[in-house]
Amino acid sequence: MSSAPTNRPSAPRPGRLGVGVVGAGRVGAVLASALRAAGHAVVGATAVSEESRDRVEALLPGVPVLTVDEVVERAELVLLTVPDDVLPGLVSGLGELGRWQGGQLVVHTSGRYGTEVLAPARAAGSIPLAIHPAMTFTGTSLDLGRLTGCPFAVTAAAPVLPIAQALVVEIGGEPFVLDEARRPVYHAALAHGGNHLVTLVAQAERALAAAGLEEPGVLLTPLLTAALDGALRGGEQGLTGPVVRGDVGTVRAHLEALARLDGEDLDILDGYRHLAAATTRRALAAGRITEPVAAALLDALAEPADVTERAAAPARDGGAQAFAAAPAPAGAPVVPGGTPAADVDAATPLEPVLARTRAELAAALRSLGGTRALVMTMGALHEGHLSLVRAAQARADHVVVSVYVNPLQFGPGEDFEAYPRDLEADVALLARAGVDVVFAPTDAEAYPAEPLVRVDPGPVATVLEGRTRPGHFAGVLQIVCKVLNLVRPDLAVFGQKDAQQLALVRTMVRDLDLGVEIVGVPIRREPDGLAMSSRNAYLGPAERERALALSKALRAGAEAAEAGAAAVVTAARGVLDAAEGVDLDYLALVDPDTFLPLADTATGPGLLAVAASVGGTRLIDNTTVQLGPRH
Ligand SMILES: Nc1ncnc2c1ncn2[C@@H]1O[C@H](COP(=O)(O)OP(=O)(O)OP(=O)(O)O)[C@@H](O)[C@H]1O
Ligand SMILES: CC(C)(CO)[C@@H](O)C(=O)[O-]
Ligand code: BAL
Repeated sequence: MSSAPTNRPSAPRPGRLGVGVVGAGRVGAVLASALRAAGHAVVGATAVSEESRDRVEALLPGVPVLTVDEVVERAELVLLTVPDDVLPGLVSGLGELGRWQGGQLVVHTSGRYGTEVLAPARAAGSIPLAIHPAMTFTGTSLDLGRLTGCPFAVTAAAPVLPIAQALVVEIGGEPFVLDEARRPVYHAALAHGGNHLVTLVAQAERALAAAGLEEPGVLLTPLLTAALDGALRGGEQGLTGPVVRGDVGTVRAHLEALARLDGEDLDILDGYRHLAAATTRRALAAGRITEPVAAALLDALAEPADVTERAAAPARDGGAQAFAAAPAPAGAPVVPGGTPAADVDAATPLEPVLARTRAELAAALRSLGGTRALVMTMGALHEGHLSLVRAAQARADHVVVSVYVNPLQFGPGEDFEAYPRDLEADVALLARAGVDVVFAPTDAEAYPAEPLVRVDPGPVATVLEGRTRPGHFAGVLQIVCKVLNLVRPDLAVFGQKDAQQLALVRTMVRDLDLGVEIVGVPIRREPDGLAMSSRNAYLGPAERERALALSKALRAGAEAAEAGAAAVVTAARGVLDAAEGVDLDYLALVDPDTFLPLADTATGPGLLAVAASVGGTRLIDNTTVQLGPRH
């Protein structure tokens, strides 16, 4: 926490004050009651709803229910306990009417706001204070006990801060000082942990009820109590369950079971997907699972769970093998205008629209409603690309895949001409995957004129890949920017396999305000560890075997991560040095954001990246490592 605990004994007592409450909701009535118990007088409260009036009667017996004007007029301390969204208008409205008084304490209990929202009261000479109890309230006398020891975030100008602290201390709370600017994220954290926990428990109870269990709350209590206790004490280190065990099959079975729940409970599937993906990423960062396990879990979580969930879902079992072995789908790809609806039923994948020109793309996009995601590729598609497609499908209503071998990113002597091209097979694969639009422009459509205005990728493009392939990233960003502008997606998905490319795309989107979300997807590997790549097709059987040195080196490096940066590089280099027929271009341990080399003493996340040629085929691979001792 950025704040320092306050020194309780030095906080002055504000003396006996006349307290007025505006908004006798749960928090207002309870805090006023506590202030009363501390010796202050409650001079009035506003209470519009019957519930609020009952609350005043129960918690503040004898206190008159008044109008806002009357409360503000009579009170030396005005307690504003209204909803956050009402607060600014209320304070400025009272200011415009000249109701605020010099010397009056004006205290609000919003978590999100500091004292700036009280500026109209300060302008009239009153003393603005913001206090926020990190607690949930029932609005009954039960809450009074909960105030003892309850942390309160306190924000106020330095000279009057002790007054706010003293008020908190008087009602039994523990004040801590919080900067105004940090309040929104502080409040988001509490809402996420405290409120969304309620939703999570409710969803777990509904799923248990769907399993025919009668007292889900009773059943859950021991587990949830132990899990909460463990999480608060040991964070992710205490995590148990299928994600940390790498039980991908179980996760898939869960998704399928949840997809079959009644419509009103379908939010559970959505919640499960998001939280399991977040759990996977956190378990990976905490070193509880390896990258291949995380990749497999994230892929499973991105797959449509049931054919009924998405009309054009891919076949589920068999994954890439099923796609690759399947015959080309009947019928040629369709042009904009679409497949006649009568030809399609829910189980038949829709043909994607194949757009070869900008005009065809524009027409295809016009016919799509909802949100859309873009996946950019150079074709010769494999399961790695399909994992990008599935990640896109999990996040948007429609998916556009571009297939284009971009000449601008190839240097002289590189494999532009030899690069594998098979549009028909790619479209067939994308049809099976349920993609909506395939954009495969010709060179003349992609670059109707020699581009005069170029994207400058900046310094990150001069190291690693950029050092060996000068001009490569300028060419990549030129086409990425262009296709983003032609497709105008809500989000675009890129592979972590090209980590430097992913980082540069993110930087371009940030620096040029392109207004698109960039999603990164973990590296998809063959069972023996080789990163999937279209260029693997160039490898003969012996070379294919030798190419394993790259992923083996990364694994050796990652396993040495606890011993620090130097050990990581030494371990990885050892594998590469021992490998025959592997011509190393670079092996580098760099900062995952800046791509600058990491010092031997570095701790935290690092990116271990490798590029090497095997029999003339240039391959790249990388892994993230967590440097330094695990805690
Ligand atoms: N194994 C993989 N796992 C995850 N994403 C991948 C994988 N391979 C490629 N991608 C991603 O797919 C997108 C398109 O990449 P591209 O068409 O260049 O495929 P590729 O197999 O990497 O080809 P190449 O052999 O030219 O490197 C990029 O965002 C890339 O990072
Ligand atoms: C992003 C991309 C499709 C641009 O040509 C290419 O660099 C790739 O395939 O990663
Ligand atoms: N996969 C990145 C594109 C390229 O190598 O040109």
